[in-house]
Amino acid sequence: MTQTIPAPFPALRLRRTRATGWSRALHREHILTPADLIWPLFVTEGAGVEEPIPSLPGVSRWSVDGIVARAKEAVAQGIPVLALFPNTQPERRSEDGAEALNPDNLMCRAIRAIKDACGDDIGVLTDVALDPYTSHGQDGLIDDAGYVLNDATVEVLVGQSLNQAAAGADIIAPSDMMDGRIGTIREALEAENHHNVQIMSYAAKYASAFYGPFRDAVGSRGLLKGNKKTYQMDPANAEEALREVAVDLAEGADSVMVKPGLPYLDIAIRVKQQFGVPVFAYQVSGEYAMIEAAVAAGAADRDTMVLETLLAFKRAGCSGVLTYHALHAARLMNG
Ligand SMILES: NCc1[nH]cc(CCC(=O)O)c1CC(=O)O
Ligand SMILES: [Mg+2]
Repeated sequence: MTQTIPAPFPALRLRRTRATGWSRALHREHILTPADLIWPLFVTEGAGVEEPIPSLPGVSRWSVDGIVARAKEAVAQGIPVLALFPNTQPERRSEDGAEALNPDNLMCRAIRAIKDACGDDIGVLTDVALDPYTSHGQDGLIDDAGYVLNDATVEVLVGQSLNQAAAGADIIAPSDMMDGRIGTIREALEAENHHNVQIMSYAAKYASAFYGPFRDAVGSRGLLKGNKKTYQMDPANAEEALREVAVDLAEGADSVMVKPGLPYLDIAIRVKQQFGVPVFAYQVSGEYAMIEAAVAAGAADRDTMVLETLLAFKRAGCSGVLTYHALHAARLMNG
């Protein structure tokens, strides 16, 4: 949309509408509210446990009781959705990630506890991928050469999704980047009468250097051998992201995610413009850590920077943002 210039300077002065606060408010094109936020939380075993994560300063793992307390805070601040990630105990991790299918795993206990306490006052989004459960830290099953197998992994992901849905998950969010998993998961959810359980597909997820602190948080960093480049996307590619999105929408995704966030805003806006579907962005752990490092170095003001980065996602057409700053940002907005 190019604008025609109505008049030459000085009749036209673009600074005129910026001169006062009321006028800036009147002319604001995009607005961020707490309802735009998805708050990721890390779950750990025990009771009354809080474990700070050094590479994510300000973020902790919480035992299930603490997760419920966080959920109540989120409701009070108007945050509509929580995203859960488990830090599985080492002895429950295995080559095949079977703990993902355990109806009493940490994830399922956390989902049930939130739903018991908050009901439909908040949505629960669950990550589907095997990395918090495998002894090798890959998102799927591997062969002898360490290659992540597609179709065999999808079968397990279907089981993982049904397990989460049975525990009460509202949004299933496959972050594994296997081919064909959205359609297979949708079909299984329908067959089990989970008609209203949504799928938010991590459709365009890149093999990124920005995931390090997250891997610390779920305890997979030390286990991971190699990288995830045979399934996550090459940061050099943009057209391919549009194909990924097209496929996942055709398979039944209700919404799509672009990940990481700020370095991939070009992808978010292109997806929005091309498909016109709900697009979400994941401002990932490394992005959070960069902001916090800048703040710690005295190079930036946290509050201003957090709100500015989150607003950028709205400008790019996102319906919402998954961010570790969610609670802080919501509090800022709520005054
Ligand atoms: N399936 C794993 C998963 N789900 C979310 C993140 C990263 C999120 C973040 O960095 O905040 C990852 C890490 C990875 O792919 O290695
Ligand atoms: Mg795909």
